[in-house]
Amino acid sequence: MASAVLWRRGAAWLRSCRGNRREPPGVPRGRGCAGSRDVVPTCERYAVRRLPFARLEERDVAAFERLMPGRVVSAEEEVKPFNVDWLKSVRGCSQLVLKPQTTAEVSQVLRYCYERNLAVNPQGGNTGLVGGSVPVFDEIILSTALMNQVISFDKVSGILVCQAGCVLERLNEYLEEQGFIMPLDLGAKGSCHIGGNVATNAGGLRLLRYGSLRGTVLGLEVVLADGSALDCLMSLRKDNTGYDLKQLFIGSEGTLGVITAVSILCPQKPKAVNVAFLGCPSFAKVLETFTTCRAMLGEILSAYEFMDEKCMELVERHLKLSSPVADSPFYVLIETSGSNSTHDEEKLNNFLEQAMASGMVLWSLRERITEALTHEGYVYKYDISLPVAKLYNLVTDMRARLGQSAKNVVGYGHLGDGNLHLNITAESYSHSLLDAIEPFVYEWTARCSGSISAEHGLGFKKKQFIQYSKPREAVVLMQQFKAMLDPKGILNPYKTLPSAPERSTC
Ligand SMILES: O=C(O)CC[C@@H](O)C(=O)O
Ligand SMILES: [Zn+2]
Repeated sequence: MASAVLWRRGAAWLRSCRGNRREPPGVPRGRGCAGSRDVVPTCERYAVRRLPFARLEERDVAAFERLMPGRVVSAEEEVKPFNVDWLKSVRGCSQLVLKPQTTAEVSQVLRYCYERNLAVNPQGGNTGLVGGSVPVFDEIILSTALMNQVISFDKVSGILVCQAGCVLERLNEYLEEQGFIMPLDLGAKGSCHIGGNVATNAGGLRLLRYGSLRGTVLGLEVVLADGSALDCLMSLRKDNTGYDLKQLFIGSEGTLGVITAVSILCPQKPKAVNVAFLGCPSFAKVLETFTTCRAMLGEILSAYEFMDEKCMELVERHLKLSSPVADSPFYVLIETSGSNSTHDEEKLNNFLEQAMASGMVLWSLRERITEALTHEGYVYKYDISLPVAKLYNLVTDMRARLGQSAKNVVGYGHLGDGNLHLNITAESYSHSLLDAIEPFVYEWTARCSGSISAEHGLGFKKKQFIQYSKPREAVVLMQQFKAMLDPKGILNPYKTLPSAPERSTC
């Protein structure tokens, strides 16, 4: 028997569900690295050779202290959390964190590092999932934590200009007071910085409705490796004067420049937001429901997310969130955002009636799956774009391939965007399990003309596999851009672009 319930945004259950992954109790994202001693250093786990950058000296620390007194962190205990990613899967050994407040300070730091040939790891909220936000060796960490000022907001155009270190959720709160919202929403919103979002071209939960950052970001201010500042902080919807340089930095993961400020187009806050959780007896029904949903909800559909029963089981076990519905092989979350609550609810109710009549509806939840999975041990994460019809086949094929060698193989994600999150858990990291997963997962994806990174980027963990999604010529051109903008390669080294396989010299 089927049932259906609608939640308005702001209902207690929904708030608690949305509020928690960003700062799960005891596991603040990107901070509070209590277990960091257990994290194997990246250079030990993976075959990677330190590039010939200069090593930090006392005179460097003194120079930085002169540049930004009191905002140079060198005490080992204080630096430690910045060296480890949120997943506790990679660890660098930086000895220094710098916290500039202004673009001029970022310029001065980079000019100094460039001259001294010191490598730099730009870091926002440290919520990345591919090892892109923490050092691999001893790179100096350039944190945007104190670059957290809103520069301007134009209520007529909806254009926000702010520093790169503004936390996404704070920006959203600021905008909501003025009747607007940020065009992106992520589980990590409580910690992630807008500069980091842009640097990774984060997708998230609103992409279906408001599009990607490649469309909503109107301008950027970026400091290049040699310290020169590039002011492309336009606040125009249309600007066809030459190449669109900001696009180079969107998704470049801090390898081409440090984003210091962002100009972004923000939509009006929708007057009516409704959320429904449905259950489906098969993946074919998830797809069928999506088609029905799009046809019936049209412009008010703002999210269509799915998760499999294994995800639900883990969310229930680890987060003690109980499913309000009977067990089902798949669950779907639908969000509508519109301007007329009566009209939107009527539309959603009509859709649910039809969906229930065909036996598709149950209820469930979605947003804290990532957090639940971390309780299982080590998580191998894959973030894949695929034609939706084939999307879940990768999960079933992987399950069959790994058998008992994995604890769980789960599939969930942004079905509305054709984006699967395939996560595989095990008690701990093992090379042999990784070898069973990779390159199989990438070959599978390439055969379907998919992308091996839909929204998380390549970071440290996936950079060697870029060729599964990009032709050789494209990778070579990317390497040429990198060499032109950062000839010494000091910005976020060991990330995004492939290097030849090397022996560890950790
Ligand atoms: O943890 C993951 O693999 C996905 C994280 C995030 O992109 C999500 O959609 O929840
Ligand atoms: Zn996602």
